[in-house]
Amino acid sequence: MAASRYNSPDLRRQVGTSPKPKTRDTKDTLCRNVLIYGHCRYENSGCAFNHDQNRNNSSQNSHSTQTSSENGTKKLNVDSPSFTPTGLQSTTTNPSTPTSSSKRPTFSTQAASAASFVPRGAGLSKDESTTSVFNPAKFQEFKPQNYDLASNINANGTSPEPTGLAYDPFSLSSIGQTLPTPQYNPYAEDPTALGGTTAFFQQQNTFVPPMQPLQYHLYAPLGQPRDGLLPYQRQTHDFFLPEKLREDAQRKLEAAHQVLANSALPNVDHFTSLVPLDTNNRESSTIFGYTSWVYKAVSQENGRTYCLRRIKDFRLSNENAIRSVKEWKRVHNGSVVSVHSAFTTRRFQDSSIIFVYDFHPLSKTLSQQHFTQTNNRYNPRTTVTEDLLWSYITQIANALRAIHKLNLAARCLDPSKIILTEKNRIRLSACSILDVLQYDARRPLQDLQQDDLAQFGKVMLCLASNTPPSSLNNNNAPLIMQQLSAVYSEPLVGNIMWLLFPPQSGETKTIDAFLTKISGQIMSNLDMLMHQNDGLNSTLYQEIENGRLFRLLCKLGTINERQEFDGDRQWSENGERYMIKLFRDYVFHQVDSNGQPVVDMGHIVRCLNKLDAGTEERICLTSRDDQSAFVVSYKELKKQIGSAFGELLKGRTNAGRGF
Ligand SMILES: Nc1ncnc2c1ncn2[C@@H]1O[C@H](COP(=O)(O)OP(=O)(O)OP(=O)(O)O)[C@@H](O)[C@H]1O
Repeated sequence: MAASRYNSPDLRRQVGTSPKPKTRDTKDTLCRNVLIYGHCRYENSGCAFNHDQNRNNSSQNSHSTQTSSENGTKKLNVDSPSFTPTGLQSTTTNPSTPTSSSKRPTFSTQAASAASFVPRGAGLSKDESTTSVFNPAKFQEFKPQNYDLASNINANGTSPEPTGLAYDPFSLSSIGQTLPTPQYNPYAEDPTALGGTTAFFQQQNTFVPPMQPLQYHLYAPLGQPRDGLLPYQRQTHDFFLPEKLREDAQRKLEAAHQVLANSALPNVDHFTSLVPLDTNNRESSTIFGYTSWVYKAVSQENGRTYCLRRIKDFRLSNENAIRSVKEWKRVHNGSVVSVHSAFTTRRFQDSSIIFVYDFHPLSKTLSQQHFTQTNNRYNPRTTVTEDLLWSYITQIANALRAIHKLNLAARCLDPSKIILTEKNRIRLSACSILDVLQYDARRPLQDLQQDDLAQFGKVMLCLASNTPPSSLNNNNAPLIMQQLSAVYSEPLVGNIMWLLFPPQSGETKTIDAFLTKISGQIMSNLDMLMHQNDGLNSTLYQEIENGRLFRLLCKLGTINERQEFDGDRQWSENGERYMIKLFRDYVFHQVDSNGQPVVDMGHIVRCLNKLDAGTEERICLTSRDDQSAFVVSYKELKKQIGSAFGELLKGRTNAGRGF
């Protein structure tokens, strides 16, 4: 770091000034400037010391000999010869040795027999070349291993090494040691300290993690490449989630946190903050035979959000009915909304039964998605594509397989009870309800499962023909089926017919038999899902670094402009923290030649990444008054930020908490 303000004027003064003349015997004392520089610029302008080396040697010798013989002891005074490091002791003058005729440092007798100097690399014999020479690269910077905050603080409470090695709650390395599996953290100052990760990877003969802090950041262009861009050309959105995905996620989170001001809805059991999810207040009892309402609610037991379905005016007559919900807790399937529990309540001023499900924010029923548009010549209903129909078919078949395997039946397969939770992702949303409501009039399981398959066929026919279930009946179904053949492939129509109509041979239909029939489509759907997964993964890789940058910003935010440390030299504009402040200006407060703010996201992200990686790259930081400039590497800045942040935490008893 070249710091103009750190050039010590004292040092300059020491070198440039003449020693003060001494009053006693100065003429016999060899001037130190002669000793150090070979001459004294003040020789002719008043310097009182001796400038003749020959005279000095003889007189100093005799004086030293005399002093030692007179007093018997050696005293140091202003006339003592200048200090010479002990390594050269054998070659220096020893005033107490009478035989010492060497007056000035000369070669020792061993040195005389030493091999003559030959420059390195030129004409060395094999043996000579192996003799050790000083190589600074061989000496590694000291890096403590298994760093322990408590043991690393001195008695006076200061940290011995004010670097980024202070306790850092953001660093994974500190927790890495307690984790049972080897953790690889490329940002760790010393990856070898992390539970033998290197050995683990070496055994596998695969990737060996780098041995030093990374000298690069991890924004590698994974996923679909874009043509026509130069290697350094990145756009802001390359670093963040695609806008559509971010917006969707944000809207869902918002919906999950929605609350109703002045709500008249009661708390039921341990559920509070009820928000109705029905999009209209039309009472409908088509599916269950009872009116049902759906709410979002927060559990006071675990703080999670659930979906409650209330069946109004239902009187539970048999305790065993409600116990049948337990069976449904065993269904873990991606195409079924998980059922948690059921309980009765009178909090709505009636006798209601509540079913508790997982909450999927902003979901829509298939009816809402496909049948709500008015069908007229200005706004015709859109046809559902064959691919989408196959996707729905595979997902519902997947759900039925899981349900039937556990000796259960879905029972309410209807477009209004199948919800769309993500793009093209559907789930059965009202399982278990009819098992409880119709417990006393229950039918054989096999019949119910056969019904499931027929209802499945009906749902697909409704979607394919854009006909709401209420408009579909036994009379128009065969005609609609015929019309489908004009739009969709033969296998699709054939499979819907297989589901709808009883088999001619009289055999029993099963979901497994259906799955065999559509196996080709299942594979296509699997492939589509894998592509979707790849896309999400590549998005995840983009985002993964942003979490680190955010934490870095938190650190910078906590260090910069701390009012309580205003008078503290360490934190003020004279101390090391000044550099961090100037770095903040460099990253965020750039201005153009007219003094206008320059906002460049690329610059900000680039700087923060380099800081995070602690690269050797140097940047020039200029003070606001343009009077001082510092050239400093990101590595040094990283250390300073780490040390400043560590110091902030040191005084706190709950260090690390809340970050
Ligand atoms: N588990 C769930 N998580 C989040 N939202 C859900 C969940 N289950 C249903 N919903 C939503 O609740 C709303 C009402 O669902 P419901 O099943 O009552 O549909 P509906 O069209 O009102 O049917 P009906 O006419 O039979 O009452 C729908 O928008 C649906 O997407």
